[in-house]
Amino acid sequence: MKKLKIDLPEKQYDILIEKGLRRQFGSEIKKLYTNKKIFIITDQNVYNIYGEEFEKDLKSNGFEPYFTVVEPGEKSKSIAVLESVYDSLLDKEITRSDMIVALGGGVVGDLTGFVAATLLRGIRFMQIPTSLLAQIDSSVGGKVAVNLEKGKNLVGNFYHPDAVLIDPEMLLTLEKRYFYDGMAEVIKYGCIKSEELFRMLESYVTEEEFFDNIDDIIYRCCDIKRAVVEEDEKDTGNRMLLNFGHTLGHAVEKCFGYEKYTHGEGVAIGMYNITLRSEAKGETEAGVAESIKSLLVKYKLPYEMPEMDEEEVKKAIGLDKKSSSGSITLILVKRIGESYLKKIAKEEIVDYI
Ligand SMILES: NC(=O)c1ccc[n+]([C@@H]2O[C@H](COP(=O)([O-])OP(=O)(O)OC[C@H]3O[C@@H](n4cnc5c(N)ncnc54)[C@H](O)[C@@H]3O)[C@@H](O)[C@H]2O)c1
Ligand SMILES: O=C(O)C(=O)C[C@@H](O)[C@H](O)[C@H](O)COP(=O)(O)O
Ligand SMILES: [Zn+2]
Repeated sequence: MKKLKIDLPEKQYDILIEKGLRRQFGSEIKKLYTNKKIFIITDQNVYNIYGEEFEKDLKSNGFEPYFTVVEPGEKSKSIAVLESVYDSLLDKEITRSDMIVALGGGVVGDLTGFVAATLLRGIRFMQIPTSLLAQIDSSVGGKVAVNLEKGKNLVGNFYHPDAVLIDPEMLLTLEKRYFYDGMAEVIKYGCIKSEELFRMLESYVTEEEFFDNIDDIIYRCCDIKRAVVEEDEKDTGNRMLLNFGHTLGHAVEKCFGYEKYTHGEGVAIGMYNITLRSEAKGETEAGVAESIKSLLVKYKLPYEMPEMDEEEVKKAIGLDKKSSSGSITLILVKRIGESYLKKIAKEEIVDYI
């Protein structure tokens, strides 16, 4: 089993990574939580595949499980669904001393984390990420949120789980599109922090080869995120590096109603296009945008900027959380594996989109 410890001033927790770990989720949870009632939030796809098995496992470990199942997709990261989840948990008489579990992709993880952070002013929760994106990014680091009509993740908090339990075998049931979606964030880590990871991704010839190394890839990504989050938990400095490609990416997601592009696809477009601009300005070494583009193409990700209304894009970018009065912080890549922050005046953003 691979294990990482997140060590923050006010919270420490483990990330466990092992193929087949799902058969021990119940016993792992029991090591940290000994009450009977446990509240699982998941989406319909994940419930259909893993619900029964998880319920049995929890019961055989002495738990009394209560499931709340939401519709799959980004639309569930909304105030309306948030309210329905609060209601469902209160109907089941949840208390502050109970435990919530997020079983699903990044949508379920972000939504559940926000529920846990806010319901009854805070209830403990655990992350069981089931998509690639959730296993390498969203389950770690404590950013929890829902979207508003005006944009992505605009209502949220920093609220960490008690544990992150990862079974890479669960990725075998993931639709291909969502495997590639997660690859965008894996590529992001390579771009911002690890040339070695980037070159590994370039070198795989078959998907089997990739999956043979999946535990190592998940471990590397989580370890990069661990180090960044430990340095800057509240996103006031270098944690912003994890947002490479997201300013434009979030705008793309939003401008197409969260339907046409997944999060990873938006980020892919964002990473390539900002690098194209920074390279033209001499702020990135020559050839980097082309390397990123090749890797995106290899993992079936888009890179071309779609037709979008410029005013709508600017409006979405204006709500980016890296903005402060009159300025916005950009994340640029110097060379593969090395990234930096650049603060610009808001009007200058047009040079980068
Ligand atoms: N909090 C953070 O730090 C952070 C980081 C990155 C992304 N995010 C957020 O994560 C979200 C995207 O997450 P996502 O890509 O996992 O999307 P998602 O949660 O919508 O999952 C993608 C699809 O895969 C299905 N699925 C999940 N696991 C499965 C499995 N094992 N087998 C079969 N189907 C499975 C889901 O039902 C869904 O249809 C976005 O909202 C994004 O903003 C948050
Ligand atoms: O954990 C972080 O910090 C990240 O930026 C990770 C991103 O991949 C993730 O999409 C995050 O939810 C974006 O946060 P936001 O602050 O831009 O809403
Ligand atoms: Zn992201």
